[in-house]
Amino acid sequence: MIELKNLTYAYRRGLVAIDNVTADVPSGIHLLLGENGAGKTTLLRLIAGLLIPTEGCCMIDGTTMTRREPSTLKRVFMMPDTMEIPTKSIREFAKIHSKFYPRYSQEAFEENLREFELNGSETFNHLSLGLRHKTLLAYIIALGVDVLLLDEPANGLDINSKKALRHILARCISPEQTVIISTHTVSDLRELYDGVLVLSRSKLILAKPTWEISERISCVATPIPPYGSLFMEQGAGLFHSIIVNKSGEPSDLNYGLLYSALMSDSRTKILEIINGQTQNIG
Ligand SMILES: Nc1ncnc2c1ncn2[C@@H]1O[C@H](COP(=O)(O)OP(=O)(O)OP(=O)(O)O)[C@@H](O)[C@H]1O
Repeated sequence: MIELKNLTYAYRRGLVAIDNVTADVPSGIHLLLGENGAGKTTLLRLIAGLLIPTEGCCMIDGTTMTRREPSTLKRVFMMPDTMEIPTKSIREFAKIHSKFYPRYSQEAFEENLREFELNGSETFNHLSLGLRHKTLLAYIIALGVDVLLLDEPANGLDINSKKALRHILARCISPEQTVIISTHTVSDLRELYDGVLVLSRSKLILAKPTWEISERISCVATPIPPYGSLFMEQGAGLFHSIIVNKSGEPSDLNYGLLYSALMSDSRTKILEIINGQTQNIG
């Protein structure tokens, strides 16, 4: 469990990148959304203990990350959007680096490489951006850390590799692990998300399990605008709308539509419904 308490970070005076964020992030795979510059990477770096909060704190299972204790740091790994390794190949890197991670699985690493159609002995620096990215993902996901933070993991991956990444995450991530995936391409891993975090202009505006959101709102695509639509977009001859979910059953979430709605004038109304503050609208 990640606990964020009044977490604030300013790169310099006047530029608050994370503003008073308080939330509990339980185990599971969470989608982190936000506009460019919203503070997503900064938040991940604070959780990883790579930045020291200006105010507030981030705790992992009750231990603050600010102290940067080795016992806590080895339970967390953040994969940034680009990363260098000091060895020739990922296999050589894994031999040295994995020693610090008690739950690292060589078997999972081998299986991940197979799934990405890599052998791991390639000269890392000679690989294309997408191949380098896949090589790192194959290794990092096998680390078995309690908290795994992925910044745009599908960046540069071709269509089949995105499918492979989905399989790898579904196979490797255990229910006890917490994974936060920051991405602008919401559809790639949509079946995997247990929770959604949305940052906007350095503030956390939403942090909820997907089942709770989908019990309160429904995302529908219809040939004519539905009655009581809270937010609507047109595309491919259909009206894509968010309506109140009155069925009591969880619905399929369209994360792209939800994000657009939260960035629009409908934000307050939709957040009130998701947070259970408004009844019987529409
Ligand atoms: N090293 C830095 N020094 C100064 N300001 C920074 C630094 N890194 C980020 N910022 C600023 O902090 C804010 C949040 O940046 P951050 O990279 O966390 O956003 P983001 O949501 O990850 O954006 P993107 O989606 O574009 O990757 C932005 O205004 C950015 O310009």
